[in-house]
Amino acid sequence: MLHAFISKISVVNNLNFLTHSPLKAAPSSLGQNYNIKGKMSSEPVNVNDFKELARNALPKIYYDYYAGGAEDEHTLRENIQAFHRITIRPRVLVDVSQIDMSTTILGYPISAPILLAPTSAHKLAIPEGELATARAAAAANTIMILSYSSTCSMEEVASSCNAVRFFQLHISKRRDISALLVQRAERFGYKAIVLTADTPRLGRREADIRNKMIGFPVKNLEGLMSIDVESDQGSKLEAYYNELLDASIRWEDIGWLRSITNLPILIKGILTHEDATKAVEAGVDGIIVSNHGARQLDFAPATVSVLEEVVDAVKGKVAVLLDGGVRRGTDVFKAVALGAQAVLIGRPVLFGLAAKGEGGVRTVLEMLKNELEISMALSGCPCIKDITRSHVRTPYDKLPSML
Ligand SMILES: Cc1cc2nc3c(=O)[nH]c(=O)nc-3n(C[C@H](O)[C@H](O)[C@H](O)COP(=O)(O)O)c2cc1C
Ligand SMILES: CC(C)CC(=O)C(=O)O
Repeated sequence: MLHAFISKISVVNNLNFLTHSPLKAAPSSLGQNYNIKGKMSSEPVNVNDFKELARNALPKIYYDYYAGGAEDEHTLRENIQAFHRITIRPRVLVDVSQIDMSTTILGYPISAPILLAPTSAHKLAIPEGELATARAAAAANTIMILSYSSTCSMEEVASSCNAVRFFQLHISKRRDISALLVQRAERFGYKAIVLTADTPRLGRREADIRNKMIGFPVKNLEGLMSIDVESDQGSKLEAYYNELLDASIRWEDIGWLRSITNLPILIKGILTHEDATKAVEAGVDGIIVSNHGARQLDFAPATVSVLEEVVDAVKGKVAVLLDGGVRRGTDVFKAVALGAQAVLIGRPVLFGLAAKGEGGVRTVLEMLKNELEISMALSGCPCIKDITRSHVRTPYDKLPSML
């Protein structure tokens, strides 16, 4: 009894302390955190905080390359805002004393439905590049999708950690070299091929054009091919990839890919039910609803706004994943409620890496997992499978009163 009384007093005392602390006078701008003297603290408390830290850490040309989107960046903003338009319908009085976020993707167990999207050129962020990212993925017990355009080779990444890894493929004009890369991926233990379908040529990223973005060495192509681009104008990267990529690839080419590998194939960059149906008919093992982080076609729809259309077309025949604008655990929750098996994160990983190296990527993943965990607890969903369509309301849902 006495003990309870004493702890009550001490809580009240703490509150008194807060009322009189300088915190009262501190500015309270959204998304920024302030220390007791009212100065912004450099310790991030959410994934968005890493963006600013990365901006400070990186040369402008690299930051703009990572952060930017195509043309007016309408889709870039929409990827985030479309999540904000979805609300969560929580259920109460469910036992949420234990939360289990674990799930499986293509049969591989992961700690939470959050994967690392393929993103190029991690050495622009820190010298260790993709090796640091891969270790962070392994520590978080999740899957890293290594980019075709990585700055460490797929062999280096394979030997640096035991994370489950998929390999992202572009089909280039040199079909023989694409085939070789797939065979190397298979040999070095990558568990799936992720074919990027939305990049027959590179989108117009105007920041890169203004900055005259440089080309960086694509480590996986070292010794296999080199492309010299003669261009003092605009983005060298755009010129390079427009030379490299095969803009003539078609649905029939999935058959070619299938014929050269036994690995499961995921197709990345699907945004319509028409293409989702074609992808299933073409025999893929999974679909990634993606607009390439809004870096390809501006005014493509926000990914979460078309997720359900794709999920409905697929009818459970193959896995559906989503990326684009995932910045909060609630975003992961919403995507899962709308039928995604998991989400991928792109820029948050790059910003974490640029700001704080491997530890930064670990923290980004932990933050999203912690946020997902509390979202599940507060919505009455102890397990991933408990998150259902009825846990969210989208702008397209009729209000019950209108039914
Ligand atoms: C800097 C950068 C590089 C990227 N590189 C690749 C790539 O090499 N291959 C690919 O399929 N997608 C690439 N993407 C797209 C991502 O895989 C993913 O679709 C996107 O980043 C998800 O959106 P988010 O950044 O809002 O999370 C890249 C994205 C960024 C930001
Ligand atoms: C080098 C590029 C092809 C990597 C990419 O996909 C991107 O920058 O969005």
